[in-house]
Amino acid sequence: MSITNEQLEKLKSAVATRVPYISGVVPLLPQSTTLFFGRGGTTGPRQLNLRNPEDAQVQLLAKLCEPATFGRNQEDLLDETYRKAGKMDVENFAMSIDLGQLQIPEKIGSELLVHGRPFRWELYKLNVYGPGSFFKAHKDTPRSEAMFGSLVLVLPISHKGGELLLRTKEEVWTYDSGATLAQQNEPSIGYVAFFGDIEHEVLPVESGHRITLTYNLFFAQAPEPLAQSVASVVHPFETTLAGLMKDPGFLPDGGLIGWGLKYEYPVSIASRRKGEVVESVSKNLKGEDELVARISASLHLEAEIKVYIDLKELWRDGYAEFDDDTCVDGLGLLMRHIPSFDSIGDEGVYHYLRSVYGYDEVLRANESARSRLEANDSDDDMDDESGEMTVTPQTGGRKRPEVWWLSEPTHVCAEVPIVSYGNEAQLDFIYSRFCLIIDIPPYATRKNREA
Ligand SMILES: O=C(O)CCC(=O)C(=O)O
Ligand SMILES: [Fe+2]
Repeated sequence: MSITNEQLEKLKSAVATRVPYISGVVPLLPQSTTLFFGRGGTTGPRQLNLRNPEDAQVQLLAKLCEPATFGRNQEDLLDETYRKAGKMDVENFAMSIDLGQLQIPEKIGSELLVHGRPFRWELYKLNVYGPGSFFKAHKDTPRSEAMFGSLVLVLPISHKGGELLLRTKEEVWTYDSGATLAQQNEPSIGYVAFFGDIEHEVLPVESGHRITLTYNLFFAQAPEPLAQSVASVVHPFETTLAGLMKDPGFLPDGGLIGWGLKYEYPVSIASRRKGEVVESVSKNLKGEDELVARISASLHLEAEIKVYIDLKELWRDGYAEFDDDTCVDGLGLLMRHIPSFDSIGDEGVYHYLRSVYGYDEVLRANESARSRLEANDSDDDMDDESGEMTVTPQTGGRKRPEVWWLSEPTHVCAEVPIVSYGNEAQLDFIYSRFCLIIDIPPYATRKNREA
């Protein structure tokens, strides 16, 4: 074995989990006390004094809102069993609010993102969730490849219920704006910023009005390698990985470390349909994904974003025919393109992908799983014998590469989903899953590099 369980565990635990959101509360500044609103046909702008909100004005604002729709593919749907809330577009309201002065961008940059990654925000909508309003589970519709999340400001109008739940397979987080605002001694604004590919929902408001301003968040430019000079403290993952690289007992002949990206990333549907290599993902990584990538770069390791194709999943989706023996858990392919399986014949997934995307493009990962198949090997292994198959630039000349996964790789969906629920109707971008493959050079090379 070229990597011990202990080494792998040490690396895994050094990544440490981060949460996909931040929340807090800031006092309402004197210049932000008034929300102006109005909509075609109404007489002049109305005002809501946020320091001393009058119920009649809150009711009027609620009345002037349009019913909030949500997106299902390109359709804007009004379905009050899915989303019941009022919305006002940006041209119909105004409020002087300086996020910078409230230090909200600073918090997003340092607590949600990794080390002050530059980003920008765009005001998107005002929403009024009155009694009985809610928004069922959805992901925020990506409006570009650089969009990473949403920021919701909750204005100081009292309400109960309307908690925002954020949910992954492992965990649920609750942000209760009503309770938070009720605890403040002065009128305050609650905020929550989260990664938009994390499923979330707004529970029904029990009483009062939950009035929100929603912003879309976008990365502004590509990140720099995470240099020590930028980070105030060296991250444990960097210390651990750097330490292992100096250890002759760690992957002595080199190897591939895999990180199944924790988050999903927007991909343009056009490029997905064309089966293009997705270039944008590496520039827009979030949370732990960004951390692992930036630390690898700072240690001068080559790390590539790839798509993982889990053969068992593909078989389940009906794209491949397998007999029971071939369908081994954990056997997968890695490639840079998001493949299309539309014209797959009966030649087998691996051969099909190589013929369409190129010989060197498709890498068979997790060969240890495969070795269990040795007895049943098909004609694939003829290629192995000649060495032509697995000796590609991507494997650094290694045969039968094995990927040591720090986190489970997630299968890329074989097809563009027919139905996707979001908070906006559009279908230019969809979320996709990827992994990061870090190439660890052999010990001799690592040692020479250091010298
Ligand atoms: O109001 C919130 O907390 C979240 C709203 C939301 O998910 C959306 O508008 O997409
Ligand atoms: Fe949302």
